[in-house]
Amino acid sequence: MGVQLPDLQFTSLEAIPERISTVRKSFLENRTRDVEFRLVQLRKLYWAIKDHEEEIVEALAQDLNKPRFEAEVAESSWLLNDIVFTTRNLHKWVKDEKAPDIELSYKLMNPKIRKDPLGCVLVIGTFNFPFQLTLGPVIGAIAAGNTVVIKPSENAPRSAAVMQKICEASLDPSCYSVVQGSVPETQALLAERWDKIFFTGGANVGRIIAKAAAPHLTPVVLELGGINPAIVTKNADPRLVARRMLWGKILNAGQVCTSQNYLLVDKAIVPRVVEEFKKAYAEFYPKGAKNSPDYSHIINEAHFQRLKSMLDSSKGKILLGGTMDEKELFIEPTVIQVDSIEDSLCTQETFGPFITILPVENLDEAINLANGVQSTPLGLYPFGNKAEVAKIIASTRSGGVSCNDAALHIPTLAFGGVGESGYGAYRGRSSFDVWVHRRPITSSPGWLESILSIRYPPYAGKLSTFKAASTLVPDFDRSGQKVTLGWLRFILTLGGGSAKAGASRAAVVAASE
Ligand SMILES: NC(=O)c1ccc[n+]([C@@H]2O[C@H](COP(=O)([O-])OP(=O)(O)OC[C@H]3O[C@@H](n4cnc5c(N)ncnc54)[C@H](O)[C@@H]3O)[C@@H](O)[C@H]2O)c1
Ligand SMILES: CC1=C(/C=C/C(C)=C/C=C/C(C)=C/C=C/C=C(C)/C=C/C=C(C)/C=C/C=C(\C)C=O)C(C)(C)CCC1
Repeated sequence: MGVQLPDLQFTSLEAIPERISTVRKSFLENRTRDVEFRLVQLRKLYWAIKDHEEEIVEALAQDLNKPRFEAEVAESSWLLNDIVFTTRNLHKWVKDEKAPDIELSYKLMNPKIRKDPLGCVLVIGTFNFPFQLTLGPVIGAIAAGNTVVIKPSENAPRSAAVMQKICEASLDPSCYSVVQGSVPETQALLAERWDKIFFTGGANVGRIIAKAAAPHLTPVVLELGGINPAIVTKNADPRLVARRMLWGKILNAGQVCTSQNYLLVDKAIVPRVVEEFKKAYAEFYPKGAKNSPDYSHIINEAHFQRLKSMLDSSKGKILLGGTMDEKELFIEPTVIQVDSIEDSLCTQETFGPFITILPVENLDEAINLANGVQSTPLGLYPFGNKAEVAKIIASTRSGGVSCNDAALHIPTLAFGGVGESGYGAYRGRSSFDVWVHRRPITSSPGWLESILSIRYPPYAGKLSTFKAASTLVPDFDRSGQKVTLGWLRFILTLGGGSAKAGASRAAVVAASE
């Protein structure tokens, strides 16, 4: 018998405020401040994911026809590694940090940075990599000592139900809770006050989230989509371009936020690139993608129809693929050559298996077009020689860049958008950092009182002494140029002030020893 999956049941609207208040109360009772408590939660979560791995694979197969390889590599194993990496490093990450770049005299107040949890936080997940992109942020939130409410995407219903089962089997229910639902349930969540909201999904809903958070001054992380360009110069290797760009669009059938949306290819190599796409497709799918176990389907009928009408309304020419099966929500990887950047396949996020090629005259044209479509996409994919790639990076902006590749995700490398593709980053150490408040703490010793009393009235006669001790001397002149021998002054003044200031600081240091 196959793997039995739980059904997705939406949380009743009436139950939502009570759930949140339980989780908030646990935070206020400091239940998640203890680092050992957090580690136990993460370790239990690890084993629950491991124990339910077959259900994860089956849920992804039912929701997206996701192949086992992708389900394990990008979802279950991804999360397991994430937990091990986090639990191994957590003691190091939570340690108070010495405050950086503090002037000698202020060092006496023992400045340090404490990594405080933010409080009771909300994670709203998406459908395309439902486990990775929902539980990934949750791992960081737990590690940082927050209590968490998790709202998986209803558009991947099997995965949402399995995620709930995993969380309920492993996590302390008074600190971590799963709320299931679609728009009304999410709106009910958003009506409450949170200490941070982490949202992954489209830009339109991202705006709704940011608006709902604003009245409470709640900080938000928005992991949004992108209209990501690939720029291919005449010096690129057509075979590498085709194999890697095809991978960027067969992974999860192109339902990947970091997939390239369109390729701007130097017209000199367009025919060779197209030829290589055909070869790569034949190699990856010898019997066609439809007959392969290694190709996902589109998440639902609405997204299938959206993609179909995008292709129907394009003026481009199909060079490879183009077949669809509505009953199976199958869309073949499809290479389309368009003749204008205005084509909707370039200007709208496709989030599907379309490989859109626009021939360009040269690199400058490609850079101008890319900046015109969206100046801050999530990803950027330059192919060319070293100088060309450097020029592309220096003349554009994006959340991240993969040179000579489709979206390459190093699991512990910070990941996030910029501008229109969102804000805030996570993964690796950043998954911890994004969930903490760096709380500066100073401690002024009592014996310093005679020196600190310079700040008290009456002020008469104190200003010049204070300025002598604390004024920084510029190491630049009025024309904005750096002055030479700055290092000599630095040594003479014990850290960059006037000689007098240096002497005063030396006196303070001597007094403290
Ligand atoms: N940057 C990233 O990491 C990343 C990852 C995956 C997807 N994405 C982007 O997400 C988009 C596709 O996802 P989607 O938005 O269709 O996903 P989705 O349908 O899964 O929705 C995302 C979440 O928003 C909630 N939601 C939907 N409408 C809402 C509303 N009106 N009010 C409140 N909540 C609402 C859903 O319940 C869900 O939990 C694409 O643009 C893609 O690029 C970004
Ligand atoms: C195998 C040996 C070695 C090493 C080989 C290496 C370095 C292989 C690298 C393989 C890679 C990069 C595989 C990547 C697979 C990624 C998959 C399937 C999907 C990931 C999807 C993600 C992260 C999706 C994210 C989506 C988002 C954010 C939005 O939608 C050696 C050389 C070390 C030794 C010999 C053997």
